Amino acid sequence: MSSATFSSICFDSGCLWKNEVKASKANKRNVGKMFVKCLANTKAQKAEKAIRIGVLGASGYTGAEIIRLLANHPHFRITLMTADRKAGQSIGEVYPHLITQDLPPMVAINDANFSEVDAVFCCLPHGTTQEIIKGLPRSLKIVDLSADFRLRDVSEYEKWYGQAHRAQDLQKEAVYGLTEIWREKIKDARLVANPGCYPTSIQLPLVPLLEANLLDFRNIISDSKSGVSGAGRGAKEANLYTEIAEGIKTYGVSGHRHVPEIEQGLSDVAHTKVNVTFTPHLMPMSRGMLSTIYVEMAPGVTTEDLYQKLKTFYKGEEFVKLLKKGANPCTRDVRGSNYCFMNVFSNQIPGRAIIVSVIDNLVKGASGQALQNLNLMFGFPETMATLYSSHLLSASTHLKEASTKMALKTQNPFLQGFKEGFSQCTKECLYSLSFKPYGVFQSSRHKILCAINMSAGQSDDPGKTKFERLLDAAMKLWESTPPPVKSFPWSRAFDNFIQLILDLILAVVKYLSVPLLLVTSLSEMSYCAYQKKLFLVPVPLLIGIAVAEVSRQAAIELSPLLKDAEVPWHLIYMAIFFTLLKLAGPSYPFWGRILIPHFANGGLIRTLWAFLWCRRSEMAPRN
Ligand SMILES: NC(=O)C1=CN([C@@H]2O[C@H](COP(=O)(O)OP(=O)(O)OC[C@H]3O[C@@H](n4cnc5c(N)ncnc54)[C@H](OP(=O)(O)O)[C@@H]3O)[C@@H](O)[C@H]2O)C=CC1
Ligand SMILES: CC(=O)N[C@@H](CCC(=O)OP(=O)(O)O)C(=O)O
Repeated sequence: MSSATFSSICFDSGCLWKNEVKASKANKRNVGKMFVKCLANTKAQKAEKAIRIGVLGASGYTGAEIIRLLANHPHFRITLMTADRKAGQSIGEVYPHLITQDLPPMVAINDANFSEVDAVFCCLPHGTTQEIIKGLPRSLKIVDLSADFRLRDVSEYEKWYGQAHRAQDLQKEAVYGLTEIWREKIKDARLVANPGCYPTSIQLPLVPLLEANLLDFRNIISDSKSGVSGAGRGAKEANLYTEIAEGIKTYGVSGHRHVPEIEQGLSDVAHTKVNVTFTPHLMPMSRGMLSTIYVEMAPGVTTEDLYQKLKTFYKGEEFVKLLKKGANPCTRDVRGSNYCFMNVFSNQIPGRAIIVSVIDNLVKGASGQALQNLNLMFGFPETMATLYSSHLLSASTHLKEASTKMALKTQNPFLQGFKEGFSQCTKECLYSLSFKPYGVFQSSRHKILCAINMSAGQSDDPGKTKFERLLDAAMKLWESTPPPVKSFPWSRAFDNFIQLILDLILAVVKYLSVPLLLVTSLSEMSYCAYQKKLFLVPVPLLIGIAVAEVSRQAAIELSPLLKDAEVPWHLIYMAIFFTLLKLAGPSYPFWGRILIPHFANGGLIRTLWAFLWCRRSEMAPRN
C-alpha cells in the first residue's frame, strides 16, 4: 500500500512539472543555434561551479525525497546515486515522478566513485551506514539520515539497536542535526546525524519549554502517529495495504528505539535527565506524522506561558510555525513540505497542557531537514530548495502568520525569490546567494504547480471542486489552442521579459549614477570653495576610495564566492552606506561638512566603478 500510494502522490506532484519540462525540451529544439549555444555555455558554467552531491540509498523513500528537493537547488548537483537491489536502474524506472531529471544511473555502493562528490546524503538502513561512512574520504561532508550517529553514548546504541557501534571515532565527531536548535554547531560540522522523524516532532515543541524550565521534566507523555512511509520502501508483511488500511495500531509500546534519542535531546537542554513515555502508532496514510504530547507544567506556569514561549522562540523561523490559538495542526497541511506546525492546548486538569505537532516524516522528519543541514554546512541559506508550501488551499484557513507568508510566496514567485534572496543574504551574507530571476521564477512556478496539483488532488476543501473545474477548463482551452501557439516558448519569453526589465533597471542606475554623483559633488565642492577649503577636497576623496577598496577586498577575502556572485551584496551594502553618509552632509558640523561628503564620494566612486563597470555580467538564463 505505502509504496503505491507514495509513488502516486509523488507522481501527482511531479506530473505537471514533467509536462513543463517536456514542453520546454520541445521548445528548445525550436530556438536558434545561437541561443542553444548560449544555454549550453551557461549550463557548463553552472556545472563547473556546482557542488557535487552523492545520494546513497537513492532508491529508498528518503533518497527519492532528497532528489525531488535537489531539483530546485541552484548550487548542488547530483553526480552519484547508489542503490542495493535496484542498482543498475535509472531513477525514472524506480520513481516515475523523477523521470525528467537528468541524473546518472544508480550504482551499487561498492562501485561508487567517491572522488566524484563533495558531499553525501546517506539514506541507508541503520547498521549498514556506520561501515559505509567509515570508508568514505574525510574530505566529504556527510548528512546521515539513519540512526547510526544520533546517540552519543555508544552503549545506548548497542542496547537499542542490538549491535555494537562500529565507528566510535566518527560518533565523537558527529553533530546532532535538529536544525533550529543546533544550527551553530551544524554550520561547522563535517558529519551530521540527522534526527529521526518522531524525535523531530517531539523535540521541536519541547526543547524551548524545557530549556526555560516551564515543564515538569519527569512527566512527559508523547502519543505519536506516523504514516507508513516511515518504515521505508522495503517489502514487509506488516506494511501491506490489507494490514494497514482502515485501522490504526500501536507498535513498540514498551520501548521504541527513538526513546533514547528523544531523552538525550531533551536532557541536553533541560540539563537534567528527562524521561519520556512514548507510544508510536501506525496510521493508514502514506506520509505524515502527528505527536500529541501531554505535559505537566512547572508550578505557577500557565498554558499561555507555554504558547508565548514557543511564539518568541520560533519567531522568524521559516519552518517551525506556531498556529493561532485553538487551531488543530493537521498532517495534510505539511504534506510534502519542510514545515513543522504546532499548537498548545489547555487541559481541564489543573497544571496540565497538551501540545500537538505535525511534520511530514519524509521531509522535516528526514530529507528536508537533511537538506536544511547541508545548506548550513556549505554556508547557503537553509531555505535553499527546501521552501515548498505544500497544501495551498487548506493551510491558509487557520495559519495566521504563516499563511500570509505562504500566500505571498506562492502567489508571487518573483517576490518569493526576492525575499528568499534578500532576507537570507541579509541574515547570512557570508556567502552570496545567487539571485537568479530565471531560476527563481521557474522553480517557484514548479512549486506552485505542484502545490495546486496536490491541493486539487487531495484536498477535502469545499473550494476543491470549483478549483478542479477551473483547472479542467484551463486544460481544455490549452488543448484546443493551435499547435504554433502551444509550441511557442511562453515560459522562456516571460523569463526573457523579466530579464530585460532587470537589465534596463541596471542600465538606468548605471548611467544615472554618474551625473547624479557629479552634480551633488559640485554642490559640495561649492560649499568648500565658499569656505575657502577647496584644496582639502582630494584628501577625504582619496581616503574614501582607499577605504572602499579595502572593504571590498576584505569582503571577498571573507567570502570568496562574492567575487563571482550574480548579486554583489557587499558592493550594494557599501553603496548604501556611502550614500547615507553623503545624504546627511548638510547636517554635519563645519569640518564634517567639509570632509565627510567627499570621503563618501570617494567611497561611492570606487564602489560604483567595481559594481557597474568592472563586474562581469553573468545574468544568463538558467536551463
Ligand atoms: N522513512 C522515513 O520516514 C525516515 C527514515 N529515516 C532513516 O533514513 C534511512 C533511509 O530510510 P528510507 O529511505 O525510508 O529507507 P528505504 O528502505 O526506503 O531505502 C533504503 C535504501 O538503502 C538501500 N540499501 C538497503 N540495504 C542496503 C545495503 N546493505 N547496502 C547499500 N544500500 C542498501 C536501498 O536500496 P534498494 O532499494 O535498491 O534495495 C534503498 O536505496 C533509514 O536509516 C531510516 O531509518 C529517517 C527519518 C525518517
Ligand atoms: C512507521 C515506522 O516504522 N517508522 C519508523 C521510524 C522512522 C524513522 O525516523 O526512523 P529512523 O530512526 O530509523 O531514522 C519506526 O518506527 O521504526
